[in-house]
This record gives sequence, C-alpha cells and structure tokens, in this order.
Amino acid sequence: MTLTLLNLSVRHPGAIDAALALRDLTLTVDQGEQIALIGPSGAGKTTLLHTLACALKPDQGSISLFDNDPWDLSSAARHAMRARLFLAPQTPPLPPRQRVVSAVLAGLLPGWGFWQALKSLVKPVDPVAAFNALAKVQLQDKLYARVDRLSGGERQRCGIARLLISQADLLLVDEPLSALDPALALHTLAVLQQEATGRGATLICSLHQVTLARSHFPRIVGLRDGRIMFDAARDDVTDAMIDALYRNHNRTIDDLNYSNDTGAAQDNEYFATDPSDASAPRPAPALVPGALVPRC
Ligand SMILES: Nc1ncnc2c1ncn2[C@@H]1O[C@H](COP(=O)(O)OP(=O)(O)OP(=O)(O)O)[C@@H](O)[C@H]1O
Repeated sequence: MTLTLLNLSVRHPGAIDAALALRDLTLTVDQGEQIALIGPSGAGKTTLLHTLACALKPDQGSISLFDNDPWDLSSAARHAMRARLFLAPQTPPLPPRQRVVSAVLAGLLPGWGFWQALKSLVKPVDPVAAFNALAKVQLQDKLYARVDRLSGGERQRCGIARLLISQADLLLVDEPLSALDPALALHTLAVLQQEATGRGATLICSLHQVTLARSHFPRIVGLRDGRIMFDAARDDVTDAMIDALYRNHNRTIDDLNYSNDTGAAQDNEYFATDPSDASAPRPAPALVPGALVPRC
C-alpha cells in the first residue's frame, strides 16, 4: 500500500477564517496505481498533493505513507521518507541564475550528502543523466541554459526532467501540462506515465484537461470544495459526474444573493452555512444581477 488517508482534513496556516482546504478525505492508493485528480479551481488538488508530500500537516484524521504516519516520525525519519516521493509543482521553484543542468540534477539531492550537493553546484556531477532526462521531454538543447531564460513551458518540462531523474516511487505532479501546447502535453503525459510504469511508481497527477484524464488514467478522483465527490475507475466516470463536478462553479451575484433568501438558500447546494467552509459565499456589498463572480 502506498498511501492511506482516513477522514483527513487540512487547513492552510493563515487561511481566512481558518477555512478547511480539505475535508474528511478517505482514500487508499496501492503502489503502482496511476490516478488523475480533477476538479474546479480551488477544489483542493494542490493542497492534497502538498499534504501527500508532507509539506502540510493534517488538521484532523490520519495519513499513512509507505505504512508509516509521517507526522509520528522524527523529522530526520520524515526527511528520509520524503526521499521516496517527489512533488513536481505546477511552477517549479528554480533559482533564477541556475543552469538547467543543475536544476535537473537537484532531483538527485535526496540521495546526496551535503558535500556532493555543493560539489554539483560548482560542477554538475552527472550532466549525461541530466541530458537524457531532458531529452525525454525534448529539452536537451537547453542543458546549459539559465533557468530564468526559459519559457513557461520549458520551465515546466525542466521540472518534469527533475522528476524523471529522481529515484522516487511516489510521484506527485501538479498540473504538469498547463503551459504546454497540445502535442507536447500528450508527449509529456506519455513520458510521465511510462516512467511511473517502468519503475513501478505510484503516479498522482492533477489535471485541468478532463478529456486527457479520462483517456489516460485508469482511476479518477474528483475533488470539489475540499471533498472527494467521486473516486472511480475511468469507465465508471460519466459525463453527468463531470458536469456535476464543475457545475455552477462560476456563481452569479444572484446565487450569492441567496444569503438574503433563506428558502432559496436551502435549495442551493453551494450555499454553505458552516463558517469554516471555504466555499461559503461572503455577503456582497454591491449586487449587480446576473454578473459573473469568480469563485475565490
Ligand atoms: N497558501 C494558502 N493559504 C491559504 N489558503 C490557501 C492557500 N493555498 C490554497 N488555499 C486555499 O485552499 C483551497 C484549495 O486550494 P488549492 O490550491 O489546493 O486548489 P486547486 O484545486 O489546486 O486549485 P487550482 O486548480 O486553481 O490550482 C482554496 O480555497 C484556496 O483558496
């Protein structure tokens, strides 16, 4: 078993009203599974990936990774556990003046000692490995380019190359295709999935491309407002489930105006009365009927 979440709730430190970003999540993932995380903006996909990467501590419930609760371990043991997983953020945090080769080789850092890491910064220890990882995402020409001179899509592929070079067997990937053109997106997704299959790693990947999620991943988890709305095999996911997942995500001022209409409020599934609910509409000072309100 790679991971188990049981009634897990998470809030971001400093969140307004201490709102929960994940609520009562229960999820079990076996080693080697490939899962697409989908859901509207703000659903909690990134928060879930960060929680799985032990970057956020659960508020309630429990998490087990590789048969251990990381938060019961000493920080040294938790650090060692982190070497078994790799989180590829949507925008990889790349130091501005760093060369691509060093940025990619940073994927090996968890297995290196301090001096080896320092040495590699001065002179990359294994440029061939970095080149090969970059070649898989068609970025080998940028081996010695500075990361601050890369395009958004190139930075994203640099982050994927870093994942490819890592030794992790839990791969957590946050919207890896958001800055890629359609052909590169398909290619990069194939590379990610082949890599995970090849090393028997678990792959959990958040995606806004629902069509790609449904065509490429055997299991799909739909998140909305911090909750799991469905967790199903690809073939069991229907268009109606997708519609419900994304329905009414851009609410109108009229929807928010329900706060003045208790009868209508009860009919509106998106009207939350729990003050800790991140999705709860806030009173709007000036109402313009019919105007679209971004969900945030
Ligand atoms: N650093 C933070 N501090 C406080 N609240 C946060 C923070 N990051 C995210 N949130 C809140 O947590 C909730 C979930 O956000 P999250 O980024 O996980 O959603 P998401 O599904 O990844 O969205 P997107 O698709 O837009 O990337 C949102 O309500 C968001 O406003």
